[in-house]
Amino acid sequence: MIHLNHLTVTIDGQRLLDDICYQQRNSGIIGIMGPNGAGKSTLIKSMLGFLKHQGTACYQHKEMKQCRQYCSYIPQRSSIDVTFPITVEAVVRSGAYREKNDVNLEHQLEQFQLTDLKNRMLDTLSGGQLQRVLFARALMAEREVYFLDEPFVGIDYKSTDIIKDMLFKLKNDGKTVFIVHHDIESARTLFDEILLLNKKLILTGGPEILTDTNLKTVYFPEEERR
Ligand SMILES: Nc1ncnc2c1ncn2[C@@H]1O[C@H](COP(=O)(O)OP(=O)(O)OP(=O)(O)O)[C@@H](O)[C@H]1O
Repeated sequence: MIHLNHLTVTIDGQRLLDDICYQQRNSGIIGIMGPNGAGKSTLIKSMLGFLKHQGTACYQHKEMKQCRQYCSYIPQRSSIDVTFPITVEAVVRSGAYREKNDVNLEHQLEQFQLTDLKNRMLDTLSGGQLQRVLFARALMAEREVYFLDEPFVGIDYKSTDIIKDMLFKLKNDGKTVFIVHHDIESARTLFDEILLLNKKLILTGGPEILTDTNLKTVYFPEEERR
């Protein structure tokens, strides 16, 4: 379980995350939601120790920086350099930890319906196909906690469906998945828990916290002050 204790991120004098305290209660699919610029990606990166921060982010009572072997991070698709000359199969294989595991490789390609695409270069894939490749790669290492940054943005129904199926499989296997997400309606059925963030952690709870009043507080804080 993940525990954040007064997690604060300041870059160039600008406070990007302010005193985040959070205790994960159950495994499952956990949404990180809030307006553009709320610090959602920053939260994931600082939890994983990629960004300098104050306070602590712990997994099973140990600093997460020391627990990377249990975690997998899938950044926003737009941050991936698809011009790098590499095949789908090679990317998925590269997720394996240490030894070559061809059985798992074939399994992951099949689960994500990528077998027919395995010899394709990354720059020939659609957004949804690329997202499936990144997720398949992450699953090669069989981690406990997954962090996905906006995996559903700009992808079609088929890829959405495949990715959701895989998320539910992970949940049933007792894993934890944190997902940065924007769509309120799909969040109601996808997430077991939601963190509503706007630099500060405004509220956490089940999908029932997605009320109009709470959403206004998070997305239109300036109106509250009027
Ligand atoms: N390395 C950095 N240096 C300076 N400012 C940064 C840095 N990274 C992020 N920021 C700023 O921090 C704020 C939060 O960024 P972040 O990407 O975490 O937001 P987000 O909630 O994920 O946004 P979006 O929904 O638009 O993806 C933004 O104002 C962004 O410009």
